Amino acid sequence: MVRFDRVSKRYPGGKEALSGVSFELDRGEFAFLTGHSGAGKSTLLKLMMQMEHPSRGQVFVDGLNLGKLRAGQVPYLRRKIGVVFQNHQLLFDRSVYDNIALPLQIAGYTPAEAGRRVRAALDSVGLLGMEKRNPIELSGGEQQRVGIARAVVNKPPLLLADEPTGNLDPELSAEIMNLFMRFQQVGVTVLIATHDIALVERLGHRRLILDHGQLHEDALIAGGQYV
Ligand SMILES: Nc1ncnc2c1ncn2[C@@H]1O[C@H](COP(=O)(O)OP(=O)(O)OP(=O)(O)O)[C@@H](O)[C@H]1O
Repeated sequence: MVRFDRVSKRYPGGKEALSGVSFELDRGEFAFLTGHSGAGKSTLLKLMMQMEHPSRGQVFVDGLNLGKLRAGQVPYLRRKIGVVFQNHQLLFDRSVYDNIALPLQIAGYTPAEAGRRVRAALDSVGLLGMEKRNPIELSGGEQQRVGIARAVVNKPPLLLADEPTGNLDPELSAEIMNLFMRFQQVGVTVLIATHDIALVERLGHRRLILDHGQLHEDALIAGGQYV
């Protein structure tokens, strides 16, 4: 689903944010992306969304070679990817329903089909019945669930998250991570960038570790131990 082939990224005037990074994520795989602040986690996610371009190397998403994508194909790529941010970027002057329906309106769904999909997305994050509420009335954990519902409402095959539990306490963080795992169980490929090493170690799963722009470990959990 995702392949990085010796990818480097240098921002104008800066040092290399990523250096020769190669890895593959299979369809339906779940992985964490960890590393110190400034290690390159957000940069790696942005390259997949074509928000940044590599200085060297190639990135493939769902068979698309992003270096060969025409400008007109970028919306097609973005529809394959659901993104969840730490600060969830919800619009507080709109209802929960409108926040989640936004990507569907942009994609041209009819109101009836959009309504069906919004309710299915809310159901998948345990918030059915909250359509008319304003996000400002919801707790931090509920707001993050709305952010996840918005990311999956288009049924993207790839779900990326950048520090999705950054503002949440350990219990809520574990609940949110469990939600991501449920999407993996229905075939979605999931990659989550996080600082929360304790949670990652508790949950297991494959772990990609960035250190000063280099991928220095790519481990699979086995019997509770990284190998
Ligand atoms: N737009 C930019 N212009 C110049 N340098 C940048 C830009 N974005 C990131 N960088 C630099 O690239 C490096 C990697 O940053 P990145 O945000 O990818 O790291 P990160 O691992 O996500 O960090 P954090 O955990 O703090 O969010 C850092 O040295 C950062 O200062």
